[in-house]
Amino acid sequence: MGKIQKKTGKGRLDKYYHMAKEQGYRARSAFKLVQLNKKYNFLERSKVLIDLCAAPGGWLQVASKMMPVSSLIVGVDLAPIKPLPNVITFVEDITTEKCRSTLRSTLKTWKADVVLHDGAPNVGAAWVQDAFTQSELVLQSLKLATEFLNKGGSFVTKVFRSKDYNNLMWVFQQLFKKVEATKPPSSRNVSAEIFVVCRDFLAPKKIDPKFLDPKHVFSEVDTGMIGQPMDVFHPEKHKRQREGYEDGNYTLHKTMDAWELITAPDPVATLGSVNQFTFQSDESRQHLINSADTTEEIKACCADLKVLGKKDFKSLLKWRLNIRLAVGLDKKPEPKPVAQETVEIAALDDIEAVEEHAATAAAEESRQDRIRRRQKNERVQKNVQRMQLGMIIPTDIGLEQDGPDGQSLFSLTKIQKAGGLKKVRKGDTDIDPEEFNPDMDMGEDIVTGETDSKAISRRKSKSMVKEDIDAQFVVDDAMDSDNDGDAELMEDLDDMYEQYKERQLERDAKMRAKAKREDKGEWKGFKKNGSGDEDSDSEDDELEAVNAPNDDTSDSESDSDSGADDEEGLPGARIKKTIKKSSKNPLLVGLDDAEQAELRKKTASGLTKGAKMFFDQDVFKGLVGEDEEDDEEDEDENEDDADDESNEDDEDDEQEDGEDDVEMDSDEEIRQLSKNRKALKRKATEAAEGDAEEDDIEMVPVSKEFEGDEIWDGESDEEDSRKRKQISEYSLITAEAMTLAQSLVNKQATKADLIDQGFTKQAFAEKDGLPAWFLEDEQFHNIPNLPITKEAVQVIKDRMRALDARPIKKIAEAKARKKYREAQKLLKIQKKADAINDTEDISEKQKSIGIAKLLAKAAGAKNKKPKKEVKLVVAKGSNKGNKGRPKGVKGRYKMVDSRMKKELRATKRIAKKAKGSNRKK
Ligand SMILES: C[S@@+](CC[C@H](N)C(=O)[O-])C[C@H]1O[C@@H](n2cnc3c(N)ncnc32)[C@H](O)[C@@H]1O
Repeated sequence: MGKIQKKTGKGRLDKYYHMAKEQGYRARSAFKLVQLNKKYNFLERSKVLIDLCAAPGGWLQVASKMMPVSSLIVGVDLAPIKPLPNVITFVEDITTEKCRSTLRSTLKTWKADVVLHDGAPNVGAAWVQDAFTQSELVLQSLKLATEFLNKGGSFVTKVFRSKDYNNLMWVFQQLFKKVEATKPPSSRNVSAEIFVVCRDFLAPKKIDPKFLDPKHVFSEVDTGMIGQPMDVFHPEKHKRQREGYEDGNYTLHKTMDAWELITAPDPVATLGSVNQFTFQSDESRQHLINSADTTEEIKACCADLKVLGKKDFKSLLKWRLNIRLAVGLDKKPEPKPVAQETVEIAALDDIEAVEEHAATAAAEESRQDRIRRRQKNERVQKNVQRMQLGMIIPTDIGLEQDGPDGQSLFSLTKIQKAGGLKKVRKGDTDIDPEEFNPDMDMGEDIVTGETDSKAISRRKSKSMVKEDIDAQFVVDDAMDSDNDGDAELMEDLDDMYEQYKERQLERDAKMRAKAKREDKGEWKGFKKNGSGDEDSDSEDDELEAVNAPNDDTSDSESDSDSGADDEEGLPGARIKKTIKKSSKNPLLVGLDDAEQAELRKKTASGLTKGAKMFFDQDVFKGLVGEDEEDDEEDEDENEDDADDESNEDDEDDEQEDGEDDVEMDSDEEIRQLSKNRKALKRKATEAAEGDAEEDDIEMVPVSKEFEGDEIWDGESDEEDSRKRKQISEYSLITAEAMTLAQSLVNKQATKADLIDQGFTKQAFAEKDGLPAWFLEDEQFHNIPNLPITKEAVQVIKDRMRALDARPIKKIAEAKARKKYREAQKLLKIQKKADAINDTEDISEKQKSIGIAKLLAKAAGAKNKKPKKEVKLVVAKGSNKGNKGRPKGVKGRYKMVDSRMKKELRATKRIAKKAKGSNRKK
């Protein structure tokens, strides 16, 4: 490359070109060596370097810059190299013997640490073409390197990825310990060149000449890969050319005259191996450029084949065929005579035909099945995706409606039968009954062979669905079976709950205690007369009666009422029903007309006789505002009642106290309530038995439950004491309790208020027939919201704070011990003082001095001044041997060394031991 080539090609004047210019390098290739050296650091530690094919001298510049000063740098090239300081250059062909002798004479006894080779045959240059290929040039440079390299030296060479590449690498590996191929960033990507860095030359004493003989090293091994064309029918599939590039052609861009394609025997291979077709030959100009078939599109395709697609290649091939026909290279094929349709159908015997048909049908069927399954899966997947995106709701896609085997969970058939849908049409126009699946069956139980829990949950969901429907539609007799289902569900739930409770009981002591209490019969609320079954029956009757009258009206109201079922759970609804039911109670006997007239007669107090009798009951006794007269009358009545003396006494007390009743303590109140209740009970019993003729008022006999368990009985001493203890221990730990207590103490609340407050919906909540799990829940959630005051909360807070402030047990014990010790000391001093005082042979003055001394001693021990702190300074470092005050130490100090410390400790230990042994003696 003696003459400077004009670098006008696109992309050739890249950043390295400009950098080389800026930094004064003769060639941009200088940066390749810079980068290689950066990676392998072979220049800095070298003293002798030979650069084969060095012109114009870029690498030589880098070498002289990087290598130590006074290194020997020799450059050889076919072209002369402009002189460089500290670099010896000469013009020679590196493949010649003369080159070797010149090098030898230049180096004398020296051996090279690095041999560089960046040679490339001057392809397309103006001077004589070198007979050698690149690979042969590399092998020649290696030959020189083996001759002039030091042991452990490096050889850096440029190679092209050709079919000789692997052979060359193999040879390198025989002669060097480390062989690495690398492409520095400054090497253009379009160039097929890479650099092989061979390090640690083994310097064998004798090298087999075959290693360096091109004929032997590059012996042909045809792999059939060289020049393999691109698959023009699948241009997107690029095969790797592992065998590299053709010899002598190291460019990636290949041009061919278009006429060659026309005449090529294998046009497909030609298309695959060429980048561009030109129209420069005479034939091209004559037959192609002016041809009507050579459209602009064809020309554009010929300009760059690497970007073409399958369709383009097809059009090129078609174009080629047309041209060939036009120029007479090919002849038009004569139209073939139409083949006679004489298809001979081989006769199959019947069995074969049937089998074949069956097999085809089966295959077709399974194929269809597969398609159906796939389509179904796709549909489901799509729907799930839509659902996740919130585009649809589950019911839209019918996922929830289908049971496991495609069965539906419920249907509206029954409702339809009962005319429910008609009502729906009237009540809710949004719902189109035709949309519902007629196959759905509400009563159908699809749960079979499942675990209990699953079944229950399924039934639960089913029940929920049903409830929803109940809320929307008025369902008449047709729903009876569903009620059965409900009952079943409730039974199941109850069973489950029982099992749950058993499990709880097994492990929970609290639950056991609770169960015991329940067994004992704690108050569980008022219960109705008769059995639960009767109740439920009568309730059902009532419900039916309420719902029966008018279908249409009930329909219109059904939505707003949201179902009578819901109301059943509410206490209010319960009370209503109970009242209704009580009016039907067969035990209650009505009054005849004469009796009623008698009751309407007015008494002296202005009340009717009936009213007076009502207010004469014991419950109204002792209430605030009751007038004297009434009291007296009551007193009389109660005096008549001589059965219970204690009762009388108590009632007398009541009358004496008057308004003070409200200030009675809780025990008294309870006792009072208990007595009132007893009196009521007694009267009721009398009424039921018909003993008391003057009692015209219908009295409901008290049930046995009322008698025994329901109300806490003040007469049970054991219970009484237990409750009292509980109250004293725990009653005032909540803000509600404290508020109540404060209001009582401050006379802000009266007994009447308390009674009033007791009438809450919780107190009268009917519990019969309700499942246990529901009641359990109610205990936690359906509780009265009692009022609290700031003061009460503050009291509770203070109490808690006081509790928190209490020292922990250990500290409290330690403090107590200290106190005890001090008391003991004082006792001792007192005894000593007494002894001094009792001594007769000393004067009074001496006695007082002795006692004063004792007291001073006792006080001294207490008021001892704390010792002044003495800082210990260890005599080491700058303090070693220092006689004055050590630096940076203020106040009292003491110089110590480790020896002293140890001795001090030892002395203490010995003293302690001696003390211990003395005590034993
Ligand atoms: C790419 S240039 C080397 C550039 C050089 N490394 C630099 O940085 O300036 C390749 C050189 O190899 C030289 N060359 C090719 N064949 C040669 C041979 N047989 N003997 C000596 N030099 C040769 C060419 O003359 C050319 O200058």
